[in-house]
Amino acid sequence: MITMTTLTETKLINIRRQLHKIPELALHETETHALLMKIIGDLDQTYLTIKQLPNLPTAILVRVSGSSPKRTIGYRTDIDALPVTESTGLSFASENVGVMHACGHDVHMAVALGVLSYFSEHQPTDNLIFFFQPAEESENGGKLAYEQGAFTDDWRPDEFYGLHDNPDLPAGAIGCRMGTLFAGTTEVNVDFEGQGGHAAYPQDANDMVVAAAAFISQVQTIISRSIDPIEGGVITLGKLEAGTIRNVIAGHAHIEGTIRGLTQTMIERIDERLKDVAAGIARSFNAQVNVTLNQGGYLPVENNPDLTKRFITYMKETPTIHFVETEPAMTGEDFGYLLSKIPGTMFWLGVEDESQLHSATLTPKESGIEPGVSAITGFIENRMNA
Ligand SMILES: CC(=O)N[C@@H](CCC[C@H](N)C(=O)O)C(=O)O
Repeated sequence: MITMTTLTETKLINIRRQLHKIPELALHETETHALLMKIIGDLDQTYLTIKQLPNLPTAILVRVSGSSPKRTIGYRTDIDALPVTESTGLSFASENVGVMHACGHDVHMAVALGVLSYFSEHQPTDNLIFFFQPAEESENGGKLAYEQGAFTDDWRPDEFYGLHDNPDLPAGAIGCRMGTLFAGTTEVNVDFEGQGGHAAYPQDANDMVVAAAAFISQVQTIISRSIDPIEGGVITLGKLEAGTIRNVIAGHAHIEGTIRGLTQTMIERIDERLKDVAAGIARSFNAQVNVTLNQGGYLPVENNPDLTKRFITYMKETPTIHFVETEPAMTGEDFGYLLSKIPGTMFWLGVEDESQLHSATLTPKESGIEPGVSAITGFIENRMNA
């Protein structure tokens, strides 16, 4: 087992708690960025170079120069949070009202800092690039960074790794699979436009609450009737806004949601059917509809066969690591975009909790952090010897 150096387990837990208190939404991670810069700046700088992206100011890249590099290995963590009001009751709960690290990115950052800390003191043979990525939950931070030239010249990894925490796995366990790990997603916005009016005179209005209700139930038939049940897919409409008061018929309804599928073909099929259903509902209600679909960088997360085989073999064969072969998940990740450009592997880190990701009560077990650091550090050491 690799032992942690400067950033000990206790320090990493403390850092995770500090980060947990200051969650920030995609592209607004300024306090988080400042805290990360302070922690990274306090590490031994001998082998480190830091790079910032002028047009993505909350991103941080750190390069660790290898002693006799054969390759450059990338490691990515996401840093943003969600618009969720925390109700964990933790002493270090979010101080930013209505925003929470409800997807565990605070844990991701602590693990990445632990691995970086180790290699800042033990010069790797290969070069390493650590990418602290803004905007995973929305806004395509990975794609934005890539398009802004984050990974050019000396900063281009030959292979890329990244994790997501998983409350369903025992704390510290590593989960992975060959092939597709996560779904691709499309963000959906639908606006129905009709005619508002008095609640007492529906015959003179065109009620968009009723149109939206019809659309919401109809759209689920895409999953049950239009796609192969063995392949599966998800449509979740998480936000609905319509109307102002009980006795005014709403002339406008706005719906936001997300589509998930494990292959690009499946996502595109669901996208097309959703547009058809929206158009059909609009026709039947004599309404106008505007549908916008945006996949951005949320491509399916496809693990590279060779690198992932190597990764799984290491995790399985290391006696101190609890490895779990996992099923594909319908969670999305813009790491899918980076893996479409640079081969690599995404995997899970167990944080064992009854609450699910994106829940207001998510409380990842901090005892997962140290085994996570140890497993990743050990894997990178092993990879460098190949
Ligand atoms: C790991 C995780 O929870 N990721 C998010 C990614 C969001 C994808 C995209 N913005 C969308 O909502 O379609 C997820 O919700 O799976």
